[in-house]
Amino acid sequence: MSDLARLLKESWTLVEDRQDKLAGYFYARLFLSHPKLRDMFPVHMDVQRSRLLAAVVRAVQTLEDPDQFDAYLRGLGRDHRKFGVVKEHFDAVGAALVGALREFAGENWCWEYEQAWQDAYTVIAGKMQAAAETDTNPPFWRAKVVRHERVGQDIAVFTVRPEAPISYRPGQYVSVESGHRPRLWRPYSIANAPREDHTLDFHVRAVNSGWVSGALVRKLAVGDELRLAAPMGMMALDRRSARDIVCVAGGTGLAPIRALVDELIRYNRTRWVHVFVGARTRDDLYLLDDLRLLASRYPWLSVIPACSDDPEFGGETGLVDEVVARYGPWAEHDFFVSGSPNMVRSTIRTLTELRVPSTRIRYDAFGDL
Ligand SMILES: NC(=O)C1=CN([C@@H]2O[C@H](COP(=O)(O)OP(=O)(O)OC[C@H]3O[C@@H](n4cnc5c(N)ncnc54)[C@H](O)[C@@H]3O)[C@@H](O)[C@H]2O)C=CC1
Repeated sequence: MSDLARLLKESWTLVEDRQDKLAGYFYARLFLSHPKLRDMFPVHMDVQRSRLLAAVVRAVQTLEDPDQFDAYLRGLGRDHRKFGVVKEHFDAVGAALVGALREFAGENWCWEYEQAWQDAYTVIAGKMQAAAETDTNPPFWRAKVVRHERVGQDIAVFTVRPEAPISYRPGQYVSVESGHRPRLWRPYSIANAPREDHTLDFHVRAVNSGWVSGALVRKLAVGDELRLAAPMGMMALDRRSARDIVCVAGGTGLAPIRALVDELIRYNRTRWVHVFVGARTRDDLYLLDDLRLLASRYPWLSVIPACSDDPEFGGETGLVDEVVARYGPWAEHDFFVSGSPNMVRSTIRTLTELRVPSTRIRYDAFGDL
């Protein structure tokens, strides 16, 4: 491990269990020094807090993998153009972040930690700004809802048509904002490979605490407008790999997996593709007929549904990672994992136990792992 990575990780452990308070302090400091920045953030800051820290932790975690670190920050930089972020804002965030870390680490903070965070932040901000400056796309796209379907009690599948084509790779996600919940941007995976009419599908479940998801499922209607920011994420297929593929989806984590299957349909002839779809009950297996139809058409595709909270289900039962472990062996496969942070974490743990090398597991967690 490099010295920088060691210092960052070491100092992070001093504040790790008080992340929420640290984030609160960070924003208070930021808005006090730059009151105009407050307007860029939602009125209620609860979710935003954990998002900032998740991004910082993710950046620090990928530091040792230059390609991932670079790709992650370039995506984040392009995504942040939706806020109209300029250099002065980056400087203000850096000062507030290091100040908050110093405050929370207390007497254990030392100048090496201070220097390490300043150096790391300079690199992070530099990469994000460079990506933003060279991006020739609009900062965000307006998109019209052209189809909206409730496919379960609290799940919706909808399609939007952006005002101009959005270039992305299947497996990627975008931040979405709806007029029903202004200024609250949330990440959702695109659920299809690029089409000639440029339309994009999304799968959303309304969760109790999810304001945006609730609105996208219950209020959004055909004709409404959404705003979409630049595509991000690293769950892309490696076309050079000849290995067979295993996709593991939990709930609406099926969205990016469906996009990968869509892409595979266009060129795959030689790789076996196993899709495990985990849902709580059979009613939550919302795209099963569509997937089964594809499996009957393409001999290389197999679909294994599994219910975790439905003992009467005729197929596999249990958490989706447990079901994956019943099949195999998997040590020679490429994996794509998508679902809640807990699901992703458990699945990575299970795959590690099954001796799948970490370099063959791709995932994009929408939260802190
Ligand atoms: N790119 C990505 O990673 C994407 C992630 N998501 C995320 O996926 C999640 C989907 O949520 P829901 O539909 O409510 O799913 P859910 O909570 O209903 O879970 C569905 C299935 O996932 C598995 N699962 C859940 N928790 C698990 C755990 N701790 N260990 C092992 N397996 C577990 C189980 O098989 C369960 O039946 C959301 O958090 C959403 O943000 C959604 C789209 C894309």
